[in-house]
Amino acid sequence: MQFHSPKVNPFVNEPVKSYLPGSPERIELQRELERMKSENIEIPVIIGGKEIKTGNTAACVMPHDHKHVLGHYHKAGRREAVLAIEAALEAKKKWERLPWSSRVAIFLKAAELAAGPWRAKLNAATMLNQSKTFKQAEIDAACELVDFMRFNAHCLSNLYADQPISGLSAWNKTDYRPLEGFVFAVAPFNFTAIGSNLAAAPAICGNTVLLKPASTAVYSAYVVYKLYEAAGLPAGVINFLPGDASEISEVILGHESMSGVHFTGSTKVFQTIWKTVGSQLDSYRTFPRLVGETGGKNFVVVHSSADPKTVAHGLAEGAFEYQGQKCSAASRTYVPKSLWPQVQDALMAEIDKIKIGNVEVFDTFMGAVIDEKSFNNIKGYIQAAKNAEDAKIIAGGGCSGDKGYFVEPTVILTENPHFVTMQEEIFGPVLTVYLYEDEAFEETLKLCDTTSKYGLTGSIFARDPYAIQLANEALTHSAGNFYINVRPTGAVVGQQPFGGARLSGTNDKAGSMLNLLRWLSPRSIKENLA
Ligand SMILES: NC(=O)c1ccc[n+]([C@@H]2O[C@H](COP(=O)([O-])OP(=O)(O)OC[C@H]3O[C@@H](n4cnc5c(N)ncnc54)[C@H](O)[C@@H]3O)[C@@H](O)[C@H]2O)c1
Ligand SMILES: N[C@@H](CCC=O)C(=O)O
Repeated sequence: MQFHSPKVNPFVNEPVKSYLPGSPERIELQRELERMKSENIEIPVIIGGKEIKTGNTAACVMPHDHKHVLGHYHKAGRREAVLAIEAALEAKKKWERLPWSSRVAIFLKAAELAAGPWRAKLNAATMLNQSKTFKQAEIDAACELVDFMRFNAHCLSNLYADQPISGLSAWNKTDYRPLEGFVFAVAPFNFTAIGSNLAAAPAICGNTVLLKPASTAVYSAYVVYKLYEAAGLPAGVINFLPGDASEISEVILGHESMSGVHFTGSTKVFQTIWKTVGSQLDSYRTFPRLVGETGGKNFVVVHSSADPKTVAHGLAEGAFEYQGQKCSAASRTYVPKSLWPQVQDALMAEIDKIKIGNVEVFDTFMGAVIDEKSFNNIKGYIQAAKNAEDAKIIAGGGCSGDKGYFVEPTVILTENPHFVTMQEEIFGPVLTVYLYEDEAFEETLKLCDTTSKYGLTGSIFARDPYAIQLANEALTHSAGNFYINVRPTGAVVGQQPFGGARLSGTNDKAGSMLNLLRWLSPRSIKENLA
């Protein structure tokens, strides 16, 4: 039972390091990049703390140099999924009874390691395996990963301290039980920190977890798993199951003790999981908690009072950082006709400065997209714009997949507000611009609200406070994270709790008290004192 509350330190975000030439962090990171590239490691499945080599392997590669193999991972299949369920249920018996402060201590220790001696390893793995620049890796694999762990500890401490009122003749308590069963965590490729938190958030609450990393990010997910081990996480609390998603999930979702799914990824996959769970609802011991943060078609609405240079900068960063592979990436924008010439000039100047290529070179701004499938998908959208009569490419459009999966920062201008690239998630560096008559601002807000089925992030750029107010109201349900005069990416843990509704997910705000509540099942206890 978890009633009493030792205080966790007030939360402070992990500072982002600068990596200036000659700085100790830069030297250490470069050394780690060289070391990792020179190896070819073998990554096992890990169940109940034991390494399993299934012999069915796949390669971990670098997207910006896809012939370079960083390692091979063993794939879990049905048998390993069954073993992992058994291990998680066994580990749960002791883990859930551990005083919460002891559980929290392990994750606070992991945060200390990640902020210190493991920082270069986490960043280098993320740069190489997911093609992030040092800057994008640092805000993800170092800072956000650390922030998630420390903020969860902070929120959990406040949560446990929240107890009901008691009368003179009765003492009332809330026992914050973990869920009965195990949790299935399914991670996307694009954020090392998200993959970490998908497992860590349920685990810190006393649950045990089966973690399925994305196949294109197994290498860095494995480094995170080793971090937990180094921090002293007991065997079986998090079980590491890279492998074929549908094979593994069929076994896991079909088990009676499956008590929750913690998912981040595409809307389509989450819908499949939800339908599978729904279709076998009678077989579970409890209603499984389904938490899924999914896709987006994030907007930037510009008002005629906006500052064109601020808009252009926001668009360039929002659309092209990490090759547009953030779920929050700006991918459609509505610009008033009067302001477009200035915005366009400033945007083209921003794009001209963008350096694409090897992320190990420190002034590179964009690396490669994650894999061939994604590369071809993005190319398909660019081709659609090239073929269309109501759209044209005004910047970029080039793709080259020989060495790495490189796509130029691409801007499409369309006369059709429902053109396919204004509506569908592309998950690549492609921004579509629609121009509107200045006086049609309110209609444009309506158009923006109704154009996409998603509701993840969005920005309004304006200097007129009434325009901001109009947008704020008209776009209330269009985005779970709404930004004013700044790009719609880059939410910081503890500052802008992240997540969206509509088809962007269940909006349980990753890295927040709201998310932790989903992994707890409170028990109310009344003790008679009379
Ligand atoms: N809203 C958010 O917070 C957020 C954050 C990051 C990424 N995303 C979204 O994630 C997507 C990109 O990531 P991705 O390409 O890794 O997504 P994805 O949906 O292709 O894969 C996500 C995970 O689901 C697994 N998976 C695939 N099929 C499955 C099945 N049938 N059953 C169970 N698991 C299955 C994959 O192996 C992977 O581990 C984008 O749509 C992006 O918007 C959303
Ligand atoms: N939290 C990140 C996006 C995570 C999704 O990929 C941001 O706000 O940019």
